[in-house]
Amino acid sequence: ALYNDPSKLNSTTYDFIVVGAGTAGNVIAARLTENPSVRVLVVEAGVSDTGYRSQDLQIPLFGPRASINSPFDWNYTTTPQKGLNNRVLTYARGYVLGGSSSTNYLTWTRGSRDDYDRLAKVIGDNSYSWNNMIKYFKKSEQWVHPRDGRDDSDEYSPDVHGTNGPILLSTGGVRTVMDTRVLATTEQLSEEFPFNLDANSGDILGVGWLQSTMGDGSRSSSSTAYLRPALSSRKNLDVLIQTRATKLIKTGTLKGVPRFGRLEVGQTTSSRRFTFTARKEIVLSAGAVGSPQILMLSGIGDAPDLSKLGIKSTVSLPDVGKNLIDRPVVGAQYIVPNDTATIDPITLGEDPAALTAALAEWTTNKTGLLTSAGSNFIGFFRVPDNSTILKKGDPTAGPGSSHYELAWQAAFASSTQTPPNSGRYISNIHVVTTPTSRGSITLNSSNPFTAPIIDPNFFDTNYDLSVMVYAIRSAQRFIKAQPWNGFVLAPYPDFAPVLADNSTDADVVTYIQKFTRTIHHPVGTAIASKEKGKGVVDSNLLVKKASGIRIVDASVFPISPSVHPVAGIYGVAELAADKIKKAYHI
Ligand SMILES: Cc1cc2nc3c(=O)[nH]c(=O)nc-3n(C[C@H](O)[C@H](O)[C@H](O)COP(=O)(O)OP(=O)(O)OC[C@H]3O[C@@H](n4cnc5c(N)ncnc54)[C@H](O)[C@@H]3O)c2cc1C
Repeated sequence: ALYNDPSKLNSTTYDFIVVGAGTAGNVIAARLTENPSVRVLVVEAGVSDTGYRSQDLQIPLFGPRASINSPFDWNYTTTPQKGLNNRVLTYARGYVLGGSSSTNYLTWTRGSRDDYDRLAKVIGDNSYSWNNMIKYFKKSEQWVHPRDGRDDSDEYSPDVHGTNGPILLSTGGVRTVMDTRVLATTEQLSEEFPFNLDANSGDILGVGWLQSTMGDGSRSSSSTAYLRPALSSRKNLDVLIQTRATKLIKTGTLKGVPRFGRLEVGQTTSSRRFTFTARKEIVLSAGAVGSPQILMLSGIGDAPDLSKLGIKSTVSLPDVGKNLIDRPVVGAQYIVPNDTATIDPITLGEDPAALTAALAEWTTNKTGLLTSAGSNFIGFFRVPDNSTILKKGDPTAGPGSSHYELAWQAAFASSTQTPPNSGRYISNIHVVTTPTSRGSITLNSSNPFTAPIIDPNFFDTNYDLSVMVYAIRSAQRFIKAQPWNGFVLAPYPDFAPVLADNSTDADVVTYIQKFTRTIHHPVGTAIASKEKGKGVVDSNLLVKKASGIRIVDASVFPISPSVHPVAGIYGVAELAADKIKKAYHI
């Protein structure tokens, strides 16, 4: 059952306690409770995904309303970013059932064959290789057709997709004015921008139709797909919301290492604390910010750092919170004719009647503009092999992985620029997909209700900045191609100095530093490593030098597949659920 008060639960002992009802946590909870004799408690800091403002979570186009500055977000900020003129960035993380899968922008990209084969090598376990992961990717998803009923047979490749997994997946709910132009550009400039029928085939390079986590016109999250169906049909699952895990409690020693068999929780800084016991394991799925924070609050981390905050070290694992990998993104906007059917009238708030009509259509039929995830095309690319950018080496997993991403949107899309009041626009985003900068999550205080210090350390390396410059130049070649003639009228004024024929790399860098933000992909803060003395978890995702704690979420990825992360996190969570079932014969 679902609870919002820790004193109301009928039991204080479970087989497994999952911390965080987010993307990965809900996979673990749902898979383990398939066995009716296994009792699972999930503890989630955030709120329910039904009720107040829940349409913001359900409507695909409202992704941005669900995240930054919303009641469904932790509303974190970063440290001043020295690579970005010391700007402080908002740092969205889901604070709701489903975690960030309830608030993200729905893009579904698994990664390349090379990405997973390298992951398997670094972790030292072949189960992370592409050939093994493909069954978990398929297990997690179910292809459904776009909401507008069009024939999608030339938009994806059915044989690489699942047909009966929980997460619903489709291409965009409506066509946009950009679609034929994007497709024509892939034909005319096929060398640099080849068409790729399905980037989820393991071959990610080129431009293809964007696949999004939605079905029946609504977002599919780990809550709607995994948790809620389990909650409504199983008696062996309890979910406690609006309650924060404050620390793991050491309950003894097993095989010479400390065992953590109890979890402490609380609802506010000063509220009463409660504890729950896990007979088998505590699974930390609190995400790339939450999981290292809980470990450090429990004395698991870099001992000298923890002692500065008065936290006694229980397990020395200096890599906790280190190795934060996140991706920088910067957009560019272009002015298009005023009679173009972009979604600006809705997203810029210029035409309240258009929004009212779209909402009415969505409410009645779950169709229309609101079933768009914003974009219909995405592309992954490499800088040329002979580029000076790669002179110190290539950080990608291999020739099938990407250095950068471009995606296109039929609207003014930017959270770092002042939006115009009117007009029609298209946007292009540029992302460094294999960044080499590394940041960190550190504790600000021993108070679990104080936000940790988040430093993604964007553009710490010249490589990252050079790839972003290259990505912007590449996108300019795309938009200057013939299919855009007469449609793209001018760059949005902010971007004009970059698009000018005589612009220099310094102009591009100025633009990047002014407008880059995070694309919200943090991973790597509790990495899996096969090496002794390195990393935080082993290949089975069990915390090293301790007993009773496993971590299953974005934080265990030692490197990030060179795409958007959520499909990979679901895949690894499905794999981890099988590993747990096997370990306990359940
Ligand atoms: C705005 C935004 C847009 C994004 N867009 C995309 C996209 O389009 N495609 C894509 O692939 N990826 C996207 N991402 C990234 C992707 O959604 C995340 O990488 C992924 O969902 C993380 O999964 P997770 O299980 O690691 O963590 P989460 O899903 O974030 O789950 C962690 C959960 O733990 C809870 N928690 C944290 N601390 C505690 C605590 N102390 N006690 C109890 N509970 C706790 C949190 O509230 C949360 O529910 C986006 C992310 C955001 C925020």
